[in-house]
Amino acid sequence: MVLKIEGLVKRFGATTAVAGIDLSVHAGTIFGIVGPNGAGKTTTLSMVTGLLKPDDGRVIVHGADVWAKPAVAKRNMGVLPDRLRLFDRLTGAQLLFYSGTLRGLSRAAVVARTADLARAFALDDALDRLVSDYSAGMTKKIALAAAMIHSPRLLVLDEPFESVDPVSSANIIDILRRYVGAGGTVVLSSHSMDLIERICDDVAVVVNGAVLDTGTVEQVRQGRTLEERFVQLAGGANKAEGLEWLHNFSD
Ligand SMILES: Nc1ncnc2c1ncn2[C@@H]1O[C@H](COP(=O)(O)OP(=O)(O)OP(=O)(O)O)[C@@H](O)[C@H]1O
Repeated sequence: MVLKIEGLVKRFGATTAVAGIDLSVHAGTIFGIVGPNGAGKTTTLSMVTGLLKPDDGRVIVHGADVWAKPAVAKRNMGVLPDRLRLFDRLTGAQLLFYSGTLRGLSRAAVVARTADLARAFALDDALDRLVSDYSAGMTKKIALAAAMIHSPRLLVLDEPFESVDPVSSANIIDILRRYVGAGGTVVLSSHSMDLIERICDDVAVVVNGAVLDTGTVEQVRQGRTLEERFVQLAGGANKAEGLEWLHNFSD
């Protein structure tokens, strides 16, 4: 077991964002977390990666408690956080150099890995430009590269495919599959049910801060598409009523 989440709880004032989540993620798998907007996915992943302190519960990464032994646990993790807060006044190459060096890699290793990552993410031509000038998808890719540079056992990726073009998505999927094939583990959140269905081994459906269903994608789908099952668990689609004024054009 690479990641074990036990009884995680987080409250923000009167809002309970995460209401007691338990999950287990096995090595060599891709685990998808899906849920409606505001369900608590980012809050959960932030607690898993040591960015946000839980009110209750534990997170164990490769045997180390994230909150009791943060240095040990974090060494084994690569993180793509929500709302990327990058040092974007650095060039892509500088950002990767900073990330790798911070993770204890030698200069030679960082330089070699930067070249490999730039090629894999099709960012060769962008390496010498400021990250602040990157497009949304390019920013996502450089952040993903920075999360991987120290070859962690576990990658925790919040919406890794958001704003990423289809060719780059296929590329990233290929990179993640090979990483998992070699024994790595990925936990990711996404709103793309097709993608989750295609690439994940296991999935958890989180609604209102609680896991409503989890298991293999097959088990959770129950013979339907994951999207149909998701909409059912999330309480059904909203009826688009009450917007009649939108159909009476003002001109
Ligand atoms: N720092 C904060 N202060 C107050 N409330 C917060 C904070 N962070 C999250 N919340 C609330 O916690 C709940 C869960 O938010 P979270 O960002 O975890 O949802 P999510 O599942 O990632 O949503 P989305 O799919 O829209 O990204 C929401 O009601 C949100 O408003």
